[in-house]
Amino acid sequence: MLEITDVSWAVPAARILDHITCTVPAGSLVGLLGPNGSGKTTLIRAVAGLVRPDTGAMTIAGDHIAGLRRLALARRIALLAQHADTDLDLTVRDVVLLGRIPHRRSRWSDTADDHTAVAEALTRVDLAGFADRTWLTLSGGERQRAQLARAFAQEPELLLLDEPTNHLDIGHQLQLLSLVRRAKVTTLAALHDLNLAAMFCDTVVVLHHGRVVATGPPTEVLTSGLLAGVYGVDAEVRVHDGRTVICYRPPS
Ligand SMILES: Nc1ncnc2c1ncn2[C@@H]1O[C@H](COP(=O)(O)OP(=O)(O)OP(=O)(O)O)[C@@H](O)[C@H]1O
Repeated sequence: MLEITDVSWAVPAARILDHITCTVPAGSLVGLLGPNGSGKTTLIRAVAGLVRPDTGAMTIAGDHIAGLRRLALARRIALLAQHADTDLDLTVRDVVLLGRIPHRRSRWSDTADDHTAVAEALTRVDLAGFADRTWLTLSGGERQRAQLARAFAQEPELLLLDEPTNHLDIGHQLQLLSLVRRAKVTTLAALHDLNLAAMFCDTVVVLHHGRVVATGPPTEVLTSGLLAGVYGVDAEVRVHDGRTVICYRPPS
């Protein structure tokens, strides 16, 4: 379980995270929502230990993230960043193997277990035949799925996904989020597509100007009033087969 309690972070010009409190229960998928610039990436980077909050606490299974060493963090938390990419001439296998580094006894040699974990992770994301492909020859969507395989190969306790459906066609968006859901790893995912969030997330946390403005199950949180107030959009929200479906209206 991830617990974020009263976390704030400011730069000289602005407060970016403003007293954030929320929880990601063990095994659940929590969607982090909010318009551009609302603080989603910053919060995810703070949980990953890349931004140090000015105040507040973040714990994973009761352990303070700020007190964990980098290797311990890497063993427990996997981050799929928004612009995870490389210009290096690596193979897909090399990239996915990076996820195994925190678990190795020797930093320099891969084991048979590492290669099994890589093969399994690539199969899970539908890239079984891609291990020997050069990274630079992959499409944007294939890179995104390979990065998810790297995160799965890391066997984390907590998965942090920053807009994981970027570059993916609708089939692969649905496939990726259903994979994440079925993995039952505790996951915090920043998402822009509210219909996908409603379809896959157990709960959602909505940020606006660095503050949590709503939290709860998508059916309760994603109302037309919230969409108007937070995103400034006009939308009809229906419940179909027990799930929230949002139909946007064009701006007048
Ligand atoms: N190091 C920094 N210095 C100054 N401003 C920053 C810094 N980091 C983030 N910000 C600002 O904080 C705000 C929140 O940024 P963040 O990337 O967390 O938003 P976001 O919700 O992920 O947005 P998007 O949906 O566009 O990816 C933005 O206005 C951004 O410009």
